[in-house]
Amino acid sequence: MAEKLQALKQQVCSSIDEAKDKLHRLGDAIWRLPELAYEERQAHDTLVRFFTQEKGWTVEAHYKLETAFRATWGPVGGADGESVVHVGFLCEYDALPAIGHACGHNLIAESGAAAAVGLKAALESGEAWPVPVKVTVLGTPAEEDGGGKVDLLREGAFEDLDVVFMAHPTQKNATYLPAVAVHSVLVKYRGRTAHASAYPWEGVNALDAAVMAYSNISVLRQQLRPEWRIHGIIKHGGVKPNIIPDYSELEYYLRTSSHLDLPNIRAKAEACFRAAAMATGCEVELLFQKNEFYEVLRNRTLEDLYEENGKALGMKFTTEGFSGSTDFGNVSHAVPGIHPYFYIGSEALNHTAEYTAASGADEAQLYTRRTAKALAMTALDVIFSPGVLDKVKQEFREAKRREERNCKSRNIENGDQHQP
Ligand SMILES: NCCC[C@H](NC(=O)CCN)C(=O)O
Repeated sequence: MAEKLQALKQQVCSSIDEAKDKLHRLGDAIWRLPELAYEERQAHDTLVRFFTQEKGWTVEAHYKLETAFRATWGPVGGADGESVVHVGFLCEYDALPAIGHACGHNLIAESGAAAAVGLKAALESGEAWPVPVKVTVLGTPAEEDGGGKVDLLREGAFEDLDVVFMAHPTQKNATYLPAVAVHSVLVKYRGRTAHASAYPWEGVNALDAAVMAYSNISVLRQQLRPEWRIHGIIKHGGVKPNIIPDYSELEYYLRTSSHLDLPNIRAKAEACFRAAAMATGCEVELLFQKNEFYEVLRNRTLEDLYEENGKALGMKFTTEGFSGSTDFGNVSHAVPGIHPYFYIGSEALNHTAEYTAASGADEAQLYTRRTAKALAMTALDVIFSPGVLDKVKQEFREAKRREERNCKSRNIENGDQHQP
């Protein structure tokens, strides 16, 4: 079995390399037409067309969301009565405002598609294999803003998957980087205009409320846990210096190491926003994002297998770094999975114009294909190595039990504490 598995892994690699031109065209087409969260219509169409042109995939366009899709192959192989092993690969493809694919989501889509195509080709190349296998590619939009994976989870899109894989471009290879929980909020203040010089006392100043809110949050930071973050911008602060602003708007991200702490940081931030309204006489409206993102729930069994496969392909791994947040975190609390990071041939930093250039550069292709190979090889380990899937699922169950215990202890703690 070990020799067979090794031969299949080699087949994955050669299949992905043979498909390199069409995979490059796929990622490049997405990179050239950057689209924002929930508006990734061209990227959706490009990926749907790609899998439609590949033989054997059942493709569902506009899958539960306008710009989501699902492509499935199988169940194939195995013996009657055997339970199906269902592997999922996720594609992100949303860009950032003004700077395009500065987080390399075009390469997430390319690597997810490549891993699925490579795994299917390898499975089709060998003789029958022990268990029936199903491969699903899910196009999951709006990671940067809104959280398409959370919407898809709510709609049951992940229900019968056994494991999920995706990978994210960054400056180094890492099997895991701390991804924290996040919830974003839009804050709107409404006051009353007046001539700012002739009779300022008649105005109710919405910009004052925004500035006070910003200052309240800034001092709150001293009393937050070191791994928590609150950061934001003033999106609107007025139109002319001699018109007291009657409207201001801020957007904030609230981040905690566990999603179980989001209610706590939300309450503290809300007190800051409401205090500014009270002090200025403004009305305040708080619009929390529909979806909160969870921290990533690790699966070290999958991480270790991925690292072993990556090293076999020449990857060097780091454990240093920090990744912000991702809606993959919510997925990882529902299905065992990994969200590794991969080097693309550039030291540029994500969310910069330099990274936009790097994610569209030819040099990124070799690293993207290498990552896809490691993902598909890890999927083969899950399918072919006896006991691996059971170990993955056992680790997942234990992590969920720990989380339930944490949730209970926090509820007890919060029940005793005075909330601001
Ligand atoms: N409101 C969600 C923001 C998610 C965003 N994610 C990343 O940057 C990860 C890379 N795409 C964040 O600010 O963490």
